[in-house]
Amino acid sequence: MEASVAPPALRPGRSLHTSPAPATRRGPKPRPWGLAANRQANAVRCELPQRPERCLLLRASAVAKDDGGDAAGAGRRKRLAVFVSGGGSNFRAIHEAALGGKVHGDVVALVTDKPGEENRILRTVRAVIVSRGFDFGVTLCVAGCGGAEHARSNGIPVVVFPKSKSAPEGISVAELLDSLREHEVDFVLLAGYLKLIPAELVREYPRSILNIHPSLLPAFGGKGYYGLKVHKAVIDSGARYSGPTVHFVDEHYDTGKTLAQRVVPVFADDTPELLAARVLHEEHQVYVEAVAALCEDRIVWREDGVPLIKSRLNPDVYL
Ligand SMILES: Nc1nc2c(c(=O)[nH]1)N[C@@H](CN(C=O)c1ccc(C(=O)N[C@@H](CCC(=O)O)C(=O)O)cc1)CN2
Ligand SMILES: NCC(=O)N[C@@H]1O[C@H](COP(=O)([O-])[O-])[C@@H](O)[C@H]1O
Repeated sequence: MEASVAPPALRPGRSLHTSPAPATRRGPKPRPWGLAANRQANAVRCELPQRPERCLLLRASAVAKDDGGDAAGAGRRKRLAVFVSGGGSNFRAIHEAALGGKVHGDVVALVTDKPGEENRILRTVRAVIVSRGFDFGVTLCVAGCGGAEHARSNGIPVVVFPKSKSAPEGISVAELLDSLREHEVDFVLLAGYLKLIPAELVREYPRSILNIHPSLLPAFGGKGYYGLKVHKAVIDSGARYSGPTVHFVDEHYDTGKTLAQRVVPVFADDTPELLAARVLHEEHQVYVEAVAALCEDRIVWREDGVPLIKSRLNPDVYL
């Protein structure tokens, strides 16, 4: 469906008043930004007026412990645990970014509530094959493979949490904390994980747990908002834009401080699946950028508690 959309004309005599938004400090001249208003690239473009200069109180993020700094000043490589429940495409994007050097860290553990991709017999057979020095890279996969299978194929330890009827091998909260300590995990990354992270873990990892959510929080977040349900709610609401949010995790679903977002248009004829794919494409990029900043200690906290990403190229620019 073609919808020709012209930028909204201002009624005569009306002018735009922008509220005194939190200014960037010595930051970039606001970039002109625009979004495609329909399937063609007739983007609606507008440029934010230069914001009044304002100094900004910033606090450094939690200083990474005992980091043997390196030439890049990024410190030692950080150790990451990724939590997944499903397909794991965000996990794979982060893992590939770590292997490729875009993320100054290593995925040292995969935590999932749904390990069941390989059944026990197949896992034993596979272990025997590998123990004899052969690993044909063949994955004996019974059910839908996902993040857990990618981890197994790449030698990343898989931890099952929590215990449940479908995952009786799951561990307790205390055992999970022990496992994360044993792996010397610095940061926890939720990537399509569908269980509530317990308060004990949130307390153990202050300002060190990120999540990616497929809507522009605080809209369309909270209990019951996951997967296609989120995109259906966005479409049903008539929202014209959506996009992923990377946020720090607190004790509740999706209420932690927002760190980064991307915006995509919602089209009149969108289905939840079409919108999900458009948002997921942006997730893979914005999450990798946020994790890269986390691992390079480029996150600062504004005096009102909002986290900001310092640009890698220009420390005076915040993303
Ligand atoms: N303490 C926190 N834990 C988790 C957070 C968080 O922000 N704080 N984010 C979620 C991820 N998430 C949205 O980004 C989310 C996941 C799941 C649900 C939800 O309603 N789950 C259902 C159970 C679904 C299932 O088991 O299949 C429920 O709790 O009833 C909402 C939001 C990860 N954890
Ligand atoms: N509220 C949580 C939630 O809905 N998370 C969403 O689950 C998908 C997981 O995809 P993936 O397993 O391919 O990364 C992603 O779209 C992520 O934003």
